[in-house]
Amino acid sequence: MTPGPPAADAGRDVCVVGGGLAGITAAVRLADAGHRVTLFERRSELGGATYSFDHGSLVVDTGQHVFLRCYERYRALLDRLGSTGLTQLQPRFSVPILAPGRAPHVLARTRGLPAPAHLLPALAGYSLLDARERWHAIRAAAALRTVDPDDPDNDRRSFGGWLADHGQGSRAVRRLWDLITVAALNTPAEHASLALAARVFRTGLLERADAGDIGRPLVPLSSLHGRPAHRLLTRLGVRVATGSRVERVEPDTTGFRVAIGGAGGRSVQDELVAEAVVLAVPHAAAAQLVPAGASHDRDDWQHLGSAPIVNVHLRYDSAVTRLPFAAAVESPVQWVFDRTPASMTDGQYLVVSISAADDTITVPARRLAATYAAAVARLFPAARSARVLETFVTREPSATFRQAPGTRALRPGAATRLPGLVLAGAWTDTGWPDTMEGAVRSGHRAADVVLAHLVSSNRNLEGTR
Ligand SMILES: Cc1cc2nc3c(=O)[nH]c(=O)nc-3n(C[C@H](O)[C@H](O)[C@H](O)COP(=O)(O)OP(=O)(O)OC[C@H]3O[C@@H](n4cnc5c(N)ncnc54)[C@H](O)[C@@H]3O)c2cc1C
Repeated sequence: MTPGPPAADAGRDVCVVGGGLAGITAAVRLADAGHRVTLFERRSELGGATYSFDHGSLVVDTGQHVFLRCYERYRALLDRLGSTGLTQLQPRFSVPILAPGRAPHVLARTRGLPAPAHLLPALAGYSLLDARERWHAIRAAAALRTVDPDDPDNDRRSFGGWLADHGQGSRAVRRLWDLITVAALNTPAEHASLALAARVFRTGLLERADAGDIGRPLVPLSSLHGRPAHRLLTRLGVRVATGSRVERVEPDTTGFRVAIGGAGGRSVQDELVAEAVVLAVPHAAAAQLVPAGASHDRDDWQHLGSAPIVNVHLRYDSAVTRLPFAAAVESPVQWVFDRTPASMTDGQYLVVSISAADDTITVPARRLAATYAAAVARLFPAARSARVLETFVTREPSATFRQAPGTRALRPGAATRLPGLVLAGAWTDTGWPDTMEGAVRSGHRAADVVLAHLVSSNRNLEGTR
């Protein structure tokens, strides 16, 4: 994300609504092009779905986030924010897989082998499947390389159905495919779009040997994204208005009037006129803000739905594992992360991340804490003798849209029917799942559309002079 010289059509008023990764990216690009940018964010900090909050002496993330080496646009944004050094990207894909009563099995790519051979030794030696299951898994992985993520027919099929057609039994789905699918798509294979699953497995694991190397933040998310973004945008001359909820966007003769709500959202506190507006808010908010006539399908966006993620936080008086993170099978634990270094706390602070958490989201915190403390003790023997100092639960009911078959047709592109009004967000039609990479890509696309609009409206203006 290297800044280019300001365009000849620079210096116009542009508004970005929503300060998540999509809005931040769009605002940076538009400011780089020399425009006067105002960014409205309803929360008190930037970062959107990636934010942190104080909990006693801990700084807690909304949910554990990881990225892959193939998140190229996201990683370029980290560079631009000066945050790359605040993350750790493993030198090669390597995930310890835990199962109760068994030693961890490390699923890792083989260095020096090109894709897809880099995964062959890992699959051939995966001890949680039997020899026949391993052979069928290798054949299915090879077949998945030929599934086109951009083919609408593939988006109408379920990944689970495709896996069954390719000889994957329920144990192979549970112990292998869902390890990745549930974490990456926030839904099990059974309910996932085949096209989105193909994007994850092809781009993330099968096409480039190093694409799936896993990165994770070493600091709370607000220190990684929100605060550095605020500093960068301010330096670029962007007016960053946090605590500002946009209530209405209406077209007018010179562009758009953007109305910001007052206290309690009752009265209009401020109004801004901009030649172009990027709406980088979640789909439910976008459907309310998009003026009638701007989009013929805004009523359909609700069908993207939402899928929850729950995190169970466990603080121990002593270390229970040396693993920075691990996945688990045959356990309520899906993925568990050691957050001790990021939170600088004593003992050990583990976060259990539960995706596709439809059955978990309403379970009382005490019950969840007891269930997950017991499950962690079955995976890490040292946890049986450690004292649990504190447990708490964080819930994100609308963590992602529901990445089910048929969703591609519901995801709009960046341009709307009103020139200058542009959509962004990980839920828009990026071809990627609802991820940080998808959000950043959508921000770039939105900026491209706005910049093209400003150039053409400038020409039209000149033509009428
Ligand atoms: C618990 C959890 C775990 C996740 N784990 C991962 C992971 O490991 N890896 C990964 O890649 N992705 C992960 N994701 C998904 C990722 O966080 C999102 O895809 C991405 O951050 C979405 O960015 P966005 O900018 O599109 O939307 P958002 O981050 O939702 O930003 C939209 C912003 O708009 C603001 N807004 C809404 N309405 C208004 C209004 N009227 N006026 C002004 N502002 C408004 C909101 O406050 C918000 O800040 C996870 C998400 C969650 C919740």
